[in-house]
Amino acid sequence: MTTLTAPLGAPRSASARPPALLMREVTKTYDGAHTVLDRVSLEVQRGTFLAVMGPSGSGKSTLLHCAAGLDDPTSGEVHVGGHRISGLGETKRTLLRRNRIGFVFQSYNLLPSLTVEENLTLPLRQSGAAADRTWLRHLVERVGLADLLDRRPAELSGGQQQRAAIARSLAARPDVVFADEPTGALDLDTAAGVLDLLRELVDEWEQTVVMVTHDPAAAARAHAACVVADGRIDSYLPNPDAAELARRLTALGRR
Ligand SMILES: Nc1ncnc2c1ncn2[C@@H]1O[C@H](COP(=O)(O)OP(=O)(O)OP(=O)(O)O)[C@@H](O)[C@H]1O
Repeated sequence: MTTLTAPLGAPRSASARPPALLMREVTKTYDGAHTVLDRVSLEVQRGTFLAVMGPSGSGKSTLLHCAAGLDDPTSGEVHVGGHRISGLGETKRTLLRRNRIGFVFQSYNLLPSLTVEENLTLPLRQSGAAADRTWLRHLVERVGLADLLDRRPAELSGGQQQRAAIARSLAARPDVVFADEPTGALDLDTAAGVLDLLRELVDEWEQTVVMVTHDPAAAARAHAACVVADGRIDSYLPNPDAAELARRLTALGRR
């Protein structure tokens, strides 16, 4: 099993708690024959920033969808914060997803008619959870949006919109945030700022982020990277280096 332990410097007091994400022998097959994920096992401890890389078509999105309860594996188990999210049926899976998982997408996915503040609290309202005002205030200050809460997404830059999406993903204090190419639509400097923010939120607040990316430089901001190839975890690199990741991806592309 690929195991991520708490990063250097992270408090070990969390070790008694279940991992943020546990995938056990997860297989996803389409049409009964096409195996897209092949017995993937992965354990991500709280307070970890994990990057998922791999060639196009290797199974990264499928892994993310199964891990995040957007799709159900054909076999195997997925647990989020100690709660099984696989094999539950759509209604229970949706509830767990709402309460325990945050999402950040390349295209931000903010609702254009709502203000930043309304966007941030929308998932809480949808799940019926009470808003923790103190936490939300810390969050908007930390992501640099405290003065922009009344604006609509179209009145923000791309980087500000992604910061709003990151704050939204953390509003309910999820067990894990899944980020799908979160910097794909941003210029280099803005992307670096968003990656720094994600890393800092993980390090300072013991959040957990699993990020799919094609960019080795983005993956190098994570505590660890796993490289997916042909539906399996080909390699796992703690403290990943962008040049080494790029070499591995090139080599996989040549196979
Ligand atoms: N709903 C589906 N039905 C059938 N095959 C699918 C389905 N979704 C994905 N696949 C196949 O699964 C394989 C892996 O796809 P996936 O999207 O997980 O790869 P990826 O690594 O995320 O690729 P990319 O980097 O290009 O986004 C591909 O061969 C794809 O065609």
